[in-house]
Amino acid sequence: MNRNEMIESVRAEMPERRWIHTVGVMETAVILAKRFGADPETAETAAILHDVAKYWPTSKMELIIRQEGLPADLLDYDKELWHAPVGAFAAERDYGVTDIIILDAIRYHTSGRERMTLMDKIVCLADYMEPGRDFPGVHKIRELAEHNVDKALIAGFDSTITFLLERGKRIYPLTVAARNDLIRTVREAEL
Ligand SMILES: Nc1ncnc2c1ncn2[C@@H]1O[C@H](COP(=O)(O)OP(=O)(O)O)[C@@H](O)[C@H]1O
Repeated sequence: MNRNEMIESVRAEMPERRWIHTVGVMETAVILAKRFGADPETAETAAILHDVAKYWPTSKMELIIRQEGLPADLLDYDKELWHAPVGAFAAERDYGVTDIIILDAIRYHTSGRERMTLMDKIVCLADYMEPGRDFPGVHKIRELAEHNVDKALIAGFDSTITFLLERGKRIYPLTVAARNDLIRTVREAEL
């Protein structure tokens, strides 16, 4: 499938406002890839596909998580988390993506993980800071992203964790692990 076919197909999976968000993530991911030394085309492909499953019915996502052996602990947490691993599954099955760098960047774009690849970081960060985003702390994330992908991503995870804490919601542990790991990386870089 070529780039335009992929774009049209993904666009048909979501309402217009989510497509506008996706275009913002595509453009931001390309900028970040050029800034931090990743492949811009790979970043763009992951960004096009990152929310492909966002509007799939809950029952369809649950079935895929169970049948395809995706992490079952996800089912205990906010459904917002499910579209990321299900999206990676869809990218492979429906769009023929085989590049693990792309698949993992889609898979972990919401939760993060320990030892995130540069592409994981770029797609996750682009999702936080694309131009259409407006939430407390987004300016700080954009400022940090001018120079440091890790510090910017920590600020992104801080905003999600704060949001969840304020609402008394459960926190999927992979995000805490991702944040801890990034803090260690930043500290080691500054030694
Ligand atoms: N670690 C986590 N634990 C529980 N819920 C989470 C976690 N990380 C993200 N979420 C949920 O997912 C939402 C954001 O998911 P995201 O893929 O960024 O969607 P959107 O693009 O709509 O913001 C958060 O608002 C929160 O409800």
